[in-house]
Amino acid sequence: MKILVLGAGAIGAYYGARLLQAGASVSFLVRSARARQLRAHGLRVHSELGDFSGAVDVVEAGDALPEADVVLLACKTYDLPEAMRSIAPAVGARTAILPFLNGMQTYDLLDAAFGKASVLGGVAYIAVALQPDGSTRHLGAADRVVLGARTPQLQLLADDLYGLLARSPGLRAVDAHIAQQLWTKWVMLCSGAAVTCLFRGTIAQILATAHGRGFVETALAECLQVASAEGFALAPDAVAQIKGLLLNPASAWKASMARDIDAGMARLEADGIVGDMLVRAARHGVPAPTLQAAHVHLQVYLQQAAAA
Ligand SMILES: NC(=O)C1=CN([C@@H]2O[C@H](COP(=O)(O)OP(=O)(O)OC[C@H]3O[C@@H](n4cnc5c(N)ncnc54)[C@H](OP(=O)(O)O)[C@@H]3O)[C@@H](O)[C@H]2O)C=CC1
Ligand SMILES: CC(C)(CO)C(=O)C(=O)O
Repeated sequence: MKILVLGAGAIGAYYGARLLQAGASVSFLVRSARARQLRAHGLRVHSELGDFSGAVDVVEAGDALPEADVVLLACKTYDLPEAMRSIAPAVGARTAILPFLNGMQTYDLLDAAFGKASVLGGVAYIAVALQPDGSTRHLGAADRVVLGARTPQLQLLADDLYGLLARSPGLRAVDAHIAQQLWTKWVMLCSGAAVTCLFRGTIAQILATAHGRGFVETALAECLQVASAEGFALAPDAVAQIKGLLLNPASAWKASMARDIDAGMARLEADGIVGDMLVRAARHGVPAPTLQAAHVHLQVYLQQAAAA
């Protein structure tokens, strides 16, 4: 299977490496600074589930791109418009795009540009981070991918891709109700990102405060109401799983956006992860004061980062 991975950051490098190890023909479509780094040092991934180190095929926007079977999208939500322009030459009539980006806005944009019949659904439950030396580090050992066809036309390809990914370590699944999976992850991530970014701490630190638990519960309740209003009410077992993560007083977890704040990043997925949930809340008249507070906090952080 010919796979083009857009972006060789944390997610792109990790899953690109896993797909190479599984036997796929993988090229990385990257911007020029990353291209130079990859050509000089190769792709390096450090993980408890197995390392990868080696030369990889690197292409840049504007190069002649052969048509891919699958384009794995692994940029941040704020880079999606440029990324869509860059992948367009590699997207043919039989190409499927698999986004691992968080949030549902991605799907609205991709469907509008390429058609829903070209866009698979995918969620990655993993914590990976790009290191200052250009390598990618897997934090912990959790790695679960769920993918699925959002239209019947992509079912065979989804099954083939699952078969390939299943040769890599980690939990892999193909799900007939992938839209529900996308919403479930977004609810978990949006509520978790809202509180871990707003309070700049881990779940354990937040829950150890006088009012922390109430804020986590409220953020989750707001996201759950939006998901229901959008027609994707979460099943009780899915809600229980999310509570198991977000209300675990021993959890050292924080969202990747909170890790981006810790790293002093000047850009954040504030709008893609929290802002878009608020757009949908407003559309349905769902009150969401905790998410609003988190979004204000993120926007002030971004103003300060831009001014620094
Ligand atoms: N990190 C994690 O643990 C998880 C992240 N996610 C989600 O996955 C997505 C990707 O996150 P993550 O990998 O952490 O982000 P990173 O910032 O580590 O990587 C994104 C990469 O995309 C590249 N990129 C952006 N635009 C383009 C473009 N037009 N052409 C080529 N390359 C481009 C960037 O390259 P450049 O260096 O040129 O800027 C960067 O290397 C996000 O939506 C995130 O929420 C999901 C699950 C877990
Ligand atoms: C899977 C999860 C929740 C891992 O932390 C994530 O997607 C993120 O933090 O962005």
